[in-house]
Amino acid sequence: MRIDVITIFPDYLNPLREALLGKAIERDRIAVGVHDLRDWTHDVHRAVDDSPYGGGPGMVMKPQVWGEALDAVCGTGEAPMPRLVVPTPAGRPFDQRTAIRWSAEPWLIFACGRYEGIDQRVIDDAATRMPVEEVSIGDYVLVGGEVAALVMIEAVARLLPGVLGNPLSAEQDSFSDGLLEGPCYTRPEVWRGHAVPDVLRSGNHAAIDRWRRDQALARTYRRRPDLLAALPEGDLDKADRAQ
Ligand SMILES: COc1cccc(COC(=O)c2cn[nH]c2)c1
Repeated sequence: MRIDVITIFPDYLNPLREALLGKAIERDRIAVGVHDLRDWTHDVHRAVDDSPYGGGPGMVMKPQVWGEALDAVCGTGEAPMPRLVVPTPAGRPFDQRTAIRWSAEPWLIFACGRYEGIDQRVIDDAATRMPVEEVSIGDYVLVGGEVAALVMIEAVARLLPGVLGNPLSAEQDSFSDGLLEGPCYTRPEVWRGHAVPDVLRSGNHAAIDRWRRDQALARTYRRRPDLLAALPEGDLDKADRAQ
């Protein structure tokens, strides 16, 4: 997979070079390009923003600069087709399904906006040449899209073959069955007077699987009842309903 990020703060993306992702990049599982939006300005102040039409607070990112940056990064439309992702509070919610869908993409480009946002015509114009998704990582406002891009890139990259140590855990992680992960334990058996639940040391794997499912259901019911409501009918087997 190729990932490009366009931003006015390229150093914000340095964490991509660390640890897990750093290894994946070294092994050429992922090619990451980070581009400074200001490289496509032509004025002495290297301006990327201007006042909003219609008035109101803050500034809007200029279309010309973004247009030239995207033209340069996307190239002349040669294969493969990139998918443009714009992190924004006004976007569709990003979730594990989105991460899984994007992990099959050959090329993702993240446009990191700041200020009040990017002139809408940049998105509308790009959408005439490639798929564009305006995506939110949560209902709060950040200063810029860079941190959101890091979140989404990590969620996608960990699904790629050879990026994670243990490929199995990507399948079994939270949300893979639509529920929250239950509690987990490791040694010692008793720590500060807190013992590990006996079932987990019983060696009875049917009982362990049942206990884990019960814990996941209970936690999901308490913390995210919306996820329960979203489960396909058949997913809750009759043993679950006995809860
Ligand atoms: C593109 O326009 C804007 C405008 C304002 C902030 C941002 C950065 O993204 C977020 O704040 C965000 C993303 N998901 N949840 C919050 C982008």
